[in-house]
Amino acid sequence: MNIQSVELKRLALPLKSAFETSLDRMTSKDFILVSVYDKDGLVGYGESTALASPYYNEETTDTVWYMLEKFLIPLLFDSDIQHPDDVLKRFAPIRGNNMAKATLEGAVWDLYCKEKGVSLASRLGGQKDMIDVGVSIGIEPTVDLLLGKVDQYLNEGYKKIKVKIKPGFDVSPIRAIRDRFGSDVPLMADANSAYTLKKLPIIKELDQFGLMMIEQPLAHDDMIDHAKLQREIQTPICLDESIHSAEDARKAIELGSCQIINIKIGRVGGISEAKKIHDICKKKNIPVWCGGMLESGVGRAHNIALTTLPNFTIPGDTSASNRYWEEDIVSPEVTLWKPGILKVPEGPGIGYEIKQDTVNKYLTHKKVYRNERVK
Ligand SMILES: O=C(O)CCC(=O)C1=CC=C[C@@H](O)[C@@H]1C(=O)O
Ligand SMILES: [Mg+2]
Repeated sequence: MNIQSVELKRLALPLKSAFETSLDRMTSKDFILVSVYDKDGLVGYGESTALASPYYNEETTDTVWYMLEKFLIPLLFDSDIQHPDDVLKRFAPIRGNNMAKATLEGAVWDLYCKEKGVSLASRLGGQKDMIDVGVSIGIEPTVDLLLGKVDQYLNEGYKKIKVKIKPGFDVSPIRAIRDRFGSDVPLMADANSAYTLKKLPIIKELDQFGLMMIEQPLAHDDMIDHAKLQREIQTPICLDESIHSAEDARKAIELGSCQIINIKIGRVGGISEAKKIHDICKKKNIPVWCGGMLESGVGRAHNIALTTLPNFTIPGDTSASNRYWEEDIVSPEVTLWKPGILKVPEGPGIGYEIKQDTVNKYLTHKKVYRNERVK
């Protein structure tokens, strides 16, 4: 692949309604749309998933832009890329900064598949032409408002309802959902590391509600205490923030820290690493699902393609565009093909076009980087 130029466009996409977790409250998504061009004019797209503030992990949109400009784009320009798997190998000497790496690597995967004329899903070895999806609901001001959201999304057929919890907003909302909608609703809770083992009694109270899983209850960089906690509760623990690589996944499984893993392409540094984690979990009979970072349709498209791999057996957080956006930047928008089901696009690469007028409407900054090596 002769990559001729890379364009960074920073956008501020307004959310339809605020999204609150134990970490932060967001009203718009600040992200970078990366376009990677080859010398024949084909373009691959990637999207940064870091938040504007370093509360989910240590990265932010600003650090991603800096790493792309200062280190990752120059490394990409260094020599031709034979296969997208080469990108993370080339970035390996750089410590951390997984979301920055994944932003560029995702665009290279899209460009590579467009050059080959194949869909990203098929090139990854995906075996599904449709995927079951769930929805993530932020912390609502009241339990009643939360119940209203759960009702709305159940009516749309979402196959998994994820609610955010934090100390003081945990047992009561979960009990209220169970009381209102019954024990059959596929329900999970995401704590975003808001608890410690000192809160074991509360977590044990949650154990009575038959949750599908409890996601990242303890520290963002822990595996040991999660293993201790898993021995105390029936509810499967799902790790999100603790897993940054295939090696982390291997260690967490070996320690018994989790029974499920939430794979996020940005958090683990790219699609190639996400696929490795999928494969390790498949071998160890640990089911995985695809988490979200409130992506626009570009990041959503990468998540859809990844979710077609066989061990993604639990519905992920890749809901339709209209869950977050009045208008998305892709065409067609990501819509439910059937209740709780997304169709996997068959077109080359990510299978969605970019609506440049919408991109320009929410554009806050842009810059083009040319590869002097490729004329
Ligand atoms: O993209 C989605 O719909 C899922 C969003 C979501 O649940 C999260 C996004 C970012 C950080 C967290 O708050 C949370 C998560 O941990 O999965
Ligand atoms: Mg999470």
